Amino acid sequence: MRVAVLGAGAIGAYVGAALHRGGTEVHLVARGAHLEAIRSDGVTVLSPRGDFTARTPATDDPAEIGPVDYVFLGLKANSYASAGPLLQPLLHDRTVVVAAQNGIPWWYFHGLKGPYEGRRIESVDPGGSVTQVLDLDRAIGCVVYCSTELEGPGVVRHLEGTRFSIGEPAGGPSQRCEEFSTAMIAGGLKCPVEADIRRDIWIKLLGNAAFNPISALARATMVEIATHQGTRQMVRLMMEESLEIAAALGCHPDISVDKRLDGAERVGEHKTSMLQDLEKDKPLELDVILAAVVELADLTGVKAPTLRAVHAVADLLASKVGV
Ligand SMILES: NC(=O)C1=CN([C@@H]2O[C@H](COP(=O)(O)OP(=O)(O)OC[C@H]3O[C@@H](n4cnc5c(N)ncnc54)[C@H](OP(=O)(O)O)[C@@H]3O)[C@@H](O)[C@H]2O)C=CC1
Ligand SMILES: CC(C)(CO)C(=O)C(=O)O
Repeated sequence: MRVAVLGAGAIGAYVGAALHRGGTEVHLVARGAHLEAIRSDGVTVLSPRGDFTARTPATDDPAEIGPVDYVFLGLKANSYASAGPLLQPLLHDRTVVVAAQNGIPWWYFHGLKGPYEGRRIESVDPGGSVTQVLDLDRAIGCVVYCSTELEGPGVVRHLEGTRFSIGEPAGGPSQRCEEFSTAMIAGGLKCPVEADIRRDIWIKLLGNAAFNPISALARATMVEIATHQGTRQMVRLMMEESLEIAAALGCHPDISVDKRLDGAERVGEHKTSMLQDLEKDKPLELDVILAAVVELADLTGVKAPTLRAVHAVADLLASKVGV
């Protein structure tokens, strides 16, 4: 089994290093000083579970790697539409794509029986530009429950969590999910194959859709948002609205808003990825994390006033960042 990590940043390099440690043949696609550091010293993972270094091959030219069985996509979701030239050399007929993105994926309605089957979500797949690059049949879903940061070139700081839940868009077991899961587990990660990966998508998204934009707007950490009376109430409303939208789409994640809020509070003085991107003047992943949720509210006729209000303000902010 050959794997390429396209976009070996904070999450991608962590996954690549873990797969390598577990004995999988893995190639990293990175760039700049980070690539040079990986080439000379490998990827170093600093983790409360134990530090380790993985000397994996790395390049900025996927043609040097050639076709692989799995592409783990570690790019930010905003760059999927332009990733065609990077992805093409890595594909054979049955290459599978596993994307680390938060939020609503481009394949959300693919294989989902019901009134919305096959529908495209404009916020995440504008004009079909993402599905053109990322073929729907290649996708298996992935929800990342861990947190990592690039501490410097070639160095990943693993903060918490090791779970990468995966699953087929159409549900049920599959050989390709089992094979990928086995390789991830061999590398020391958790990788359950879920019968309904959309439940995990919504469980994670309840937090991201609320905390990420508020954190960027208020420049606040998770614990600050969860313990400030006003923002805690906003998060609560946003989570309740998100659950209403999920239910209208036929998805019923088994989680209470209180449990999700308490979990987020325990993360502590952590800056969300959106606040980190804001501070580095990098484009915000607002479309997949919140615009898509608002679009799904439109689709299902859910009012979602708090999600809409926060989205309006965050969208204005996003239009000024990383441009
Ligand atoms: N980090 C985390 O804890 C979590 C992240 N995620 C999701 O994972 C995804 C990735 O996030 P994260 O790892 O934090 O982001 P990073 O920015 O750390 O990783 C993206 C990497 O892709 C690289 N890249 C972009 N374009 C190219 C290119 N053309 N050639 C080679 N490399 C390229 C970037 O390089 P450069 O820096 O030079 O642009 C960067 O190293 C996001 O969708 C995020 O939502 C989900 C859960 C947790
Ligand atoms: C869970 C949380 C909010 C923190 O890692 C996250 O997923 C993010 O920052 O995007």
